[in-house]
Amino acid sequence: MAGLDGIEVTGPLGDRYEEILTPEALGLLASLQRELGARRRELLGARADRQRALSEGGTLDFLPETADVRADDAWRVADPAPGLEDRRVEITGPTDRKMTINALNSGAKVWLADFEDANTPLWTNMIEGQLNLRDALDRSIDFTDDKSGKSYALKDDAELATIVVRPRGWHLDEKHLLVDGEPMSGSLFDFGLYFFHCARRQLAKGKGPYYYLPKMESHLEARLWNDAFNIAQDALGVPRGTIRATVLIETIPAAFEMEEILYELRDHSAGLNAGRWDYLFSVIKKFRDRGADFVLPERNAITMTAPFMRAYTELLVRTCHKRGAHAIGGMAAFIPSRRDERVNKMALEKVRADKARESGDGFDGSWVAHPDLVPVCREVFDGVLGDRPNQRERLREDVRVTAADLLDIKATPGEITEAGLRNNIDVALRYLATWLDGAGAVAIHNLMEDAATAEISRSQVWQWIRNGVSTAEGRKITREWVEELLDEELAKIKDELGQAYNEPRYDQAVTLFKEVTLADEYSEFLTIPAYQSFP
Ligand SMILES: CC(=O)SCCNC(=O)CCNC(=O)[C@H](O)C(C)(C)COP(=O)(O)OP(=O)(O)OC[C@H]1O[C@@H](n2cnc3c(N)ncnc32)[C@H](O)[C@@H]1OP(=O)(O)O
Ligand SMILES: O=CC(=O)O
Ligand SMILES: [Mg+2]
Repeated sequence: MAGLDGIEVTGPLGDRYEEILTPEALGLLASLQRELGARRRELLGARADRQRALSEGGTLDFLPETADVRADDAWRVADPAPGLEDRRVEITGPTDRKMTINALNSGAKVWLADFEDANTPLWTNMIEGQLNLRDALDRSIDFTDDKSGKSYALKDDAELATIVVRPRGWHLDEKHLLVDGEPMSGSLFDFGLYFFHCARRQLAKGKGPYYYLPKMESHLEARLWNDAFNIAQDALGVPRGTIRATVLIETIPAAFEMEEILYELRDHSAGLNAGRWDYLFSVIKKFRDRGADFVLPERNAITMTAPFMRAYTELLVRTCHKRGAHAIGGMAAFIPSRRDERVNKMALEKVRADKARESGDGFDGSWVAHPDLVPVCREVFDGVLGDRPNQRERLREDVRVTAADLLDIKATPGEITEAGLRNNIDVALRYLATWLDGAGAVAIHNLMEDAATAEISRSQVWQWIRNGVSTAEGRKITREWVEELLDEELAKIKDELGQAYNEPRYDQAVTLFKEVTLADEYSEFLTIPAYQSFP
């Protein structure tokens, strides 16, 4: 598509795409990219520098240069914006048409509309997701499922969840929009399009343009977001401070900069969220070649009560409440089933226990992955909050967390078994095949799998090979053994799926698995090579 000067849309134009890719919207995207693109590249370079230092034996600590921000007791974040005072239950999920309606109708207070962990960033998903959000705000999003014949429509506005959009992280490009010949930042693309089309629509409904910001690694990355907000607000004549953003603390470097991240975004801040799955991924990634002290047990053995996870979540609540910000809990991966009562009962019990821990620790609300989990999360938080919209007044001054606590990986109970290794291979393969098919979230063995959980699976295998780890049964994990297990697990999947086995997809998934798990060089994100495999 011919564009404005220096702007070129290279993705195909489907039905109604021109309603999203208007010249004015593209103009805003180009300004964001031109003003912030170089700094984004520098900050990604700073991530690589920090990684090098860690790989060479360095460590993480609270920053001396920002000690004054932490010591200054005077500052607070902005008061909660309309629709974000009470966040006791938040549902997350992709932005396809049916799930958009189901999530908005789910009874949750907030819907995290996901362009990130639960989404494959196919061009069609990105543009149609934006259309669905806009149509939802215009109440023109009715949908009929061709297969089941079931029709979907929104409930009354007062009953709908508040929309909070999660754009892609700073590491991802949107290759279908070139600005001055370069692919633009995926983060700025998702943020800018939603802001352009929906900020005023949201304000007209008495809410606002709200975001969840993923995978940040430093307060300087938060400053970049804050600058993006100011550029966009100024461009549309929306007052500064209208946007609100909740930052996911889901990388271990960010855990050392929580207070500074809140400070950078203070006029736009809506708090912090404990993104546990990417946090685990980050711990593995950052210390991947540092030997036994940094090797975690197999994925399913790690719980939120591991000392380093408790240190991080408790520090998050304390930090937020000290600054008047919401602290939002994370995702228990257990998925309910409408077909299997035993699975359903177990999921409800596990989620209830998870939410009980979070609400008891002082979190103001939490995430669920499925509409059937909304009531249980609400019930647990109702029990603690009662009529209060949140518990920000609970300061948790009893919490004392040191750098050593955040880094105490080796105290995590649990082991690494052959079954755990096989599970990582199986889950990574199934997830990659699903992702390549265009769906970024899927239930596998009754657990929710998305980009974050799949990153853990493949990174553990990489780390175990690199560090010559042995299983509890006494066998050393080598590349050759993983290759054997890969063949065996693939054969089992093929048997199980029968006619439904999609040979080309699984062939692609195997190639990708080898690239992100068996290569000497570690891929920073599996989604980067996976995205390259799309036209
Ligand atoms: C690490 C993190 O970042 S966590 C956050 C990112 N991950 C997510 O957001 C995952 C969100 N969850 C999901 O995508 C889904 O629940 C899955 C893929 C795990 C399971 O989905 P399904 O296999 O369709 O579940 P199931 O068949 O039980 O769904 C029942 C109904 O609930 C709907 N539903 C399930 N999950 C959601 C959701 N998160 N949002 C809206 N609707 C949903 C389904 O669309 C289906 O609707 P229907 O009865 O009208 O057809
Ligand atoms: O985004 C959430 C996470 O746990 O990762
Ligand atoms: Mg995440």
